Amino acid sequence: MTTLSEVYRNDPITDHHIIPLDFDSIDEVPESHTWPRFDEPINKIQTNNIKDPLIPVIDLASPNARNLIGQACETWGMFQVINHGVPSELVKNVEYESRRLFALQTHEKRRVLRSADGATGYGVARISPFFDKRMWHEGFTIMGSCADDAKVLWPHDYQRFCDTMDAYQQQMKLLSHRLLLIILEKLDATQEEINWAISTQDSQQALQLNSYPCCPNPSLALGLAPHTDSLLLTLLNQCGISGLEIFVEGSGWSQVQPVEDAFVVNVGDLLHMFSNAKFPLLSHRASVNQSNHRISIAYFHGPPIESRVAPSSKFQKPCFKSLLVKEYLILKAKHFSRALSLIQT
Ligand SMILES: C=C1C[C@]23C[C@@]1(O)CC[C@H]2[C@@]12CCC[C@@](C)(C(=O)O1)[C@H]2[C@@H]3C(=O)O
Ligand SMILES: O=C(O)CCC(=O)C(=O)O
Ligand SMILES: [Fe+2]
Repeated sequence: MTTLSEVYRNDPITDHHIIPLDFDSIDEVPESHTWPRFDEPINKIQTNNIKDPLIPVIDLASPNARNLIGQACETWGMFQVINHGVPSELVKNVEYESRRLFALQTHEKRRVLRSADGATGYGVARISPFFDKRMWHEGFTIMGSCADDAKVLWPHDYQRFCDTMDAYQQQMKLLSHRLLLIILEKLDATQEEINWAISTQDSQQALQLNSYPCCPNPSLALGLAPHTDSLLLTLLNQCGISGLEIFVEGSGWSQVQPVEDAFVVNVGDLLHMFSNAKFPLLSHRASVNQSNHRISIAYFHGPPIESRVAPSSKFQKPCFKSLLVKEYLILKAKHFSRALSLIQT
């Protein structure tokens, strides 16, 4: 079976695009990490007042949740979800374990560096080669079991990290299935299409632990450059510290303030395609700050990599060509934000 590693094997990247900066030994933003920001305004569009948010905050336990999720996907391609049933103790533990990992010394983290053609381990974001400047970010990507890496990091104390990451992936899988079922029903998808999106066998899942260390001059740096996520759905936990920004037509970059106990849910490229572009893709990025080491935890869910993706059969005029999921991911790894335009009909 093809795995994401095999997808990335086509485009191995150089060390320069894998190894994060040694943040422990740095007290100013180097030229390599200084982004031209053109004094762009940052709008704080969403406050913690969940009665009046721009990106809808949806209570999954409310009777109206299905309609609201459908509307949010069509209007924004993003929403936040509360009352989702994921135990808050587990959410706290996953943040704690992520902080424990990123608090290790640089030379320790580099023992589990992602390989040039690999998908998992410690490293910079995969999108790095598409930008001239480097990001104020380090990440750790997990797909399934992380035991091999955890044993290298903590030979005598790896179980707690692994158990927490396993339990969290399991909960995220359940929640993404629950949300996708609602979303696909809204698109009037067939049972076969639903099975494709939430098949328990061979579906793809990745857990990305993001770390944005305190930055001496946040206005010069960028945590994660603008991008859209590639798979069907992403569930993001901002861990209580703001940093996620979305690009809103007419307003520019706007902050999505974290809402307590909420996950930010966003439509990925494959769901955008399946919805025949009915669900927009929201470009997003992460900013950094001076006083708080920010952690965010993103879970990505996708269909089997060997399956085909195309606009739902319900659409008379598909605006994307049908192709294998792995073919799309190879296109994305080569062409990044141009990938979608290459498969338009
Ligand atoms: C399944 C995946 C989605 C992702 C690439 C990856 O193989 C694992 C890491 C994911 C991530 C996290 C940070 C942002 C992002 C764009 C990146 O560079 O790596 C996403 C990727 C994605 O959605 O394309
Ligand atoms: O850290 C954030 O808020 C954004 C993370 C993100 O976009 C990602 O992991 O894909
Ligand atoms: Fe993202």
